[in-house]
Amino acid sequence: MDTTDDNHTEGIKMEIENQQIVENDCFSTLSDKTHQHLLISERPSSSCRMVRLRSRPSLQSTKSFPPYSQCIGGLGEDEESDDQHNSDMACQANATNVKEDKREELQSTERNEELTTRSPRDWLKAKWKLRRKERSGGSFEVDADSCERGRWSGKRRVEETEEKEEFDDDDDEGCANAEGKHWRGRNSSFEKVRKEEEEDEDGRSTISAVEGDTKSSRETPTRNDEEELPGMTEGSTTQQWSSPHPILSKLLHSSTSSSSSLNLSSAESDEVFSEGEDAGSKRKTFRKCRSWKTFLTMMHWSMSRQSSWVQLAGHQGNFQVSKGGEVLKLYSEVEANCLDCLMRDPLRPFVPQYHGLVTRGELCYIRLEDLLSGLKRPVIMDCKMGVRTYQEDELIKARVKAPLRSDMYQKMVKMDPSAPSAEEHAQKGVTKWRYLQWRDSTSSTSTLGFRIEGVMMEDGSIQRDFRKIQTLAQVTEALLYFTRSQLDTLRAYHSRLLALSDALKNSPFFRTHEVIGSSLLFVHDHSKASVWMIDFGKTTPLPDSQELRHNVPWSEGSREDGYLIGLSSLVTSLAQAISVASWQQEESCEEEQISP
Ligand SMILES: Nc1ncnc2c1ncn2[C@@H]1O[C@H](COP(=O)(O)OP(=O)(O)OP(=O)(O)O)[C@@H](O)[C@H]1O
Ligand SMILES: O=P(O)(O)O[C@@H]1[C@H](O)[C@H](O)[C@@H](OP(=O)(O)O)[C@H](OP(=O)(O)O)[C@H]1O
Repeated sequence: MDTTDDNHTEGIKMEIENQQIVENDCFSTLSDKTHQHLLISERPSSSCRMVRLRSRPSLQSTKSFPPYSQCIGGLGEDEESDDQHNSDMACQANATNVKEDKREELQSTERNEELTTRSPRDWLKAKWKLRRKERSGGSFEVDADSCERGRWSGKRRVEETEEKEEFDDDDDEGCANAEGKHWRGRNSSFEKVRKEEEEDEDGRSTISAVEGDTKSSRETPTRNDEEELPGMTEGSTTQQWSSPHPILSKLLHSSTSSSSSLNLSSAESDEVFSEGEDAGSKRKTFRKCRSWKTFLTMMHWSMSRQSSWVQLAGHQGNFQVSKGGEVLKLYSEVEANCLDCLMRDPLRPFVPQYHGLVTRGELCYIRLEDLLSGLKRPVIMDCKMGVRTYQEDELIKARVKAPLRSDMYQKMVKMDPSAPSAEEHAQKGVTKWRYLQWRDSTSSTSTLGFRIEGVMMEDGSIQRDFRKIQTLAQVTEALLYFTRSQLDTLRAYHSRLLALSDALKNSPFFRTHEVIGSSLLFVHDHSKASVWMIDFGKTTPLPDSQELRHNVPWSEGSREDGYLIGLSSLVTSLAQAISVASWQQEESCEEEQISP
């Protein structure tokens, strides 16, 4: 494992333990409902002989994203990719995987040539063969890290003390952060928090200002002011070298076990040069050392920036990548309160760990476990849950006097020029409720109780065309595309969702909150897969002792969100995808046996 991977791994606070190793035995059942990441073990095609032939669910084809048949070997190159994100990520992926990508390109050209001249049956057969070739060609070194399984199994370790210590190292009073420009005023109540911070001379945690008296018994979120290194920006490039400079090497060896803690103190640096030197050479070496220290610190930052983190959906500028396997999300009181409750709820294993607040310059952020940390070339899908994505307040506002949103009108026209009414066309604006409601009704939100907001494949390409999907069959096709029909990944997701379903049933938080606009984040790489609940910015507690059922349609005033309708649709669709993938695998085995 390379240094970057070590960084990822060591930085993970979420040592996943209650997870289940998914064996490739097609009949194995996934009974452990408490795991958080499932390890994927996929064997080459020989194991497919164990697959039972299943009935073939008929899938409708859709033009809204690369149909499954096009995605077997490729990533839908002809799809409109997502502007900035996409190019950024593609650059990142390209930089680190140039060789692989070149090979893939060649394979893809070969593939296309081969595929175009055949009959449909031959075409299908050829596709499967190529896919197998691709797999055996090394793009899926699935079993290579079976030894890692132990590290990913067992109970989640809660290491508050370690976490605290690690972050206590951070400097106080962060420099003004350029990213602050993106601050959207979302957390006006942060001013309140800041005032209390100033008053709090003991440097006690300011989270209490947000949380009231309800402190987590497991973890006390702490405030940290982080400092950006002068001259260091998010876009720092990583320095590469073939063998470390002797000084660097010495420093590296003198640092502690974790490569992620290259935070060398002056003392540590001095030690390296302290033996038998006169004052002059000491000064010289000190300067040298300082520059090496600066270099190493830059390296450390640069390495942490190398994280494969990506924001798939949501408001741009809301996130910052942080060190130690965390991401920072712009503070919202509503969300911070939810996360605080969730840390003491049965849903905790399904939510990124919440580490309290941190200020960077003028801005306050929520410190969250980075769910992509430790994953290699992660594949991600964001599903927005529920039968509606607007709060009831939005509807009430729209009736009274809601401001007209020209940006939303434009988004609406872009998607469907005939969608706005004559009046809306004349005003060139729509209310937020009208827009959100229209988005819900033109996607699978209203009917299936969730919608796919976006998908990022392992090459970093992002697709958001799934939003128009409306039927379960289309969702199934999207899932097959997203997982490249990998049975183990599909099974891992299925199992995780069943476990989530159980946890939701036992969750006081879920019973007593209206969950709007929250997403399930599906993440997998070549060896792990998991699903997480994220985004609680519009999740609010119910008044009095009111409780929700979550599995019934919404009617005004009921505050029902239909979260479980969405979950059930997803589970059904995954089961369908598993059937289809099994059938495909079976068919490919048959094809293999027939061919000489
Ligand atoms: N803890 C996390 N670890 C890794 N990635 C995350 C995490 N939280 C969020 N993301 C990424 O950021 C994206 C947006 O997250 P989120 O929905 O919380 O943002 P938001 O701005 O509140 O969204 P919205 O505009 O829908 O309210 C997700 O789709 C995911 O790609
Ligand atoms: O995905 P789209 O089609 O771009 O639409 C956005 C999406 O519905 C967001 O969930 C919503 O933010 P909230 O969840 O915070 O309401 C945002 O409203 P906003 O522009 O008022 O932030 C919309 O613009």
